[in-house]
Amino acid sequence: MGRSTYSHPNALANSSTSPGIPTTFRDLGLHPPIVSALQSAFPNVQYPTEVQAKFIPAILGGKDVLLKDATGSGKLVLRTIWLLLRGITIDLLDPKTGEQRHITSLVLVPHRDLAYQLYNWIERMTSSADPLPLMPTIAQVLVRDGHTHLTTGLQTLRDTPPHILIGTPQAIHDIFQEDAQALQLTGLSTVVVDEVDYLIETIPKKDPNKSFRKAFEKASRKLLAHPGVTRELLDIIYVKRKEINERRRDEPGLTQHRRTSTSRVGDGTAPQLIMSSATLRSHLRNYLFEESGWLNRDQVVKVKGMKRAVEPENVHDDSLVSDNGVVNIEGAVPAEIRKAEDGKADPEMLFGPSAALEPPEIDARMVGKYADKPSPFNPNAFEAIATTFALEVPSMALLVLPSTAPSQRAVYELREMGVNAHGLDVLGRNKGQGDLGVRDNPILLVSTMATTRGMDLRELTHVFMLGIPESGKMNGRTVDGYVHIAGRVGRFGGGGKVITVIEQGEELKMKRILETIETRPVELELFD
Ligand SMILES: Nc1ncnc2c1ncn2[C@@H]1O[C@H](COP(=O)(O)OP(=O)(O)OP(=O)(O)O)[C@@H](O)[C@H]1O
Repeated sequence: MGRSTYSHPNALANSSTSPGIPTTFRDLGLHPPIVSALQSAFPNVQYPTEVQAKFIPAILGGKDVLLKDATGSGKLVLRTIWLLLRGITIDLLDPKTGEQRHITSLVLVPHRDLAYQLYNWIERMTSSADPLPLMPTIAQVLVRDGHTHLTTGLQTLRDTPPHILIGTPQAIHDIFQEDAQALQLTGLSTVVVDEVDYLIETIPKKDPNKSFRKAFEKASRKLLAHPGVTRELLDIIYVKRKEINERRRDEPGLTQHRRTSTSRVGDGTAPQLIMSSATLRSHLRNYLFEESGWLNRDQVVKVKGMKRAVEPENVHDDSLVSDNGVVNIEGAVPAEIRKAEDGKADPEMLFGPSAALEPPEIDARMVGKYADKPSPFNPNAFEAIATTFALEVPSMALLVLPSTAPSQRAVYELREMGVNAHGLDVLGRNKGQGDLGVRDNPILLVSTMATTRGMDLRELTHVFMLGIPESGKMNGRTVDGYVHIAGRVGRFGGGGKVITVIEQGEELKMKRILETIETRPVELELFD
């Protein structure tokens, strides 16, 4: 593929070694088979972005990495490459006969759909290997998904330990409590914490004036009592590192063992730690560097990309729901309606190679479950979404509901309105073999704010957000939540539209979010 494929502002324009020629993945030290696997799975990924070019040498050098770059800038792709390097090179490219298989990489992700997406990307990258590896030996997923009981996952883990174990912190923690040996934590080479600001909560330490101090102290006490499972897991895995870091506080001259990229906990060091997100607030960074004790302070690299988390190409259209209907938010500026690029959804690009999708229907189960029960959703909001979807979406859109909203119920109601709606989870759970259909009919995927972070849905042109993320008091988490959900479009230099449907009374919050990310609301012509 030629150089004209560079559309992303973050893609490398010049190589440090050969001016004018983009740095290649090989130049960065990646094994040629890994590069081939990457490019046959993702033909669009030909050259590394600037951040990818910084990240790869850092991880190859065994450093701990804190990675921050805009949504849709290629962080997950990077981590997948790294996991493959860890898993596949050991197993397929440099086979050591007789070596007992063990888990080398642990990946903590915020929700099951992201776990499955990562798994399917790994599967796609290994699909050109010869001989074809058995996926359970390469990667496994451990999540609570209401379909497979964790005990089944535990048994597979015991019988066939994978190189890469992907899971939600809660599921991994549950397995740890049931059978710590099965996780083989002492043999780990790498720990990846995805969407770290979502998984590890920290509190901003502002100058405590009188009114603020009480709230800060209360939040600190709460966090001390409930640190969260991700912290607990990392405290267990990095117990030795924490001790070293604590000793260093008393003996400032003390240095840690230099880690090579293949060393493990058993060699006297802790596993390499990679943490990433599009939004890393300073209080979290300070916690990670100064307090957590997990990082190798001698060998930690911060890799930072563009400041802007929402691509300027995005159009933000914001509607407001009232009791009588839907109106545009006050202050929205008129805009030419941008016709989204025409194109058909390609479910294979979403989750995996075997996505065969069936048309939807309102099955009897759904009718029996929901028909007589009052809807928890505002009918005006759903009508606004269904109308906009019908008139504007060429191929695929995503509706993101509040974290606790019943997404199946939303699917039922939208289907009743004639919308080709599907739960997002159906793609991940069955590797795309769920009840979706490749069809002329555009698709509306339905998820919740708790299950949307990090998902890469390449065909998406519109994101509908029902309500403001992390509603309650407006703070940094609210803005970050919005950025992550809005960031499902406008990925890697692409365009897209974000339509937020809010209740009366939430206008001020919405305006503050948009001001913070320096975006102006744009009128939706369909509404007054
Ligand atoms: N070097 C590259 N060249 C071209 N496309 C790329 C490159 N790296 C990643 N992409 C594409 O960019 C899209 C977004 O990548 P990815 O999901 O890794 O982003 P992300 O930074 O993890 O996003 P988020 O912060 O939302 O989780 C993917 O569809 C991927 O194929």
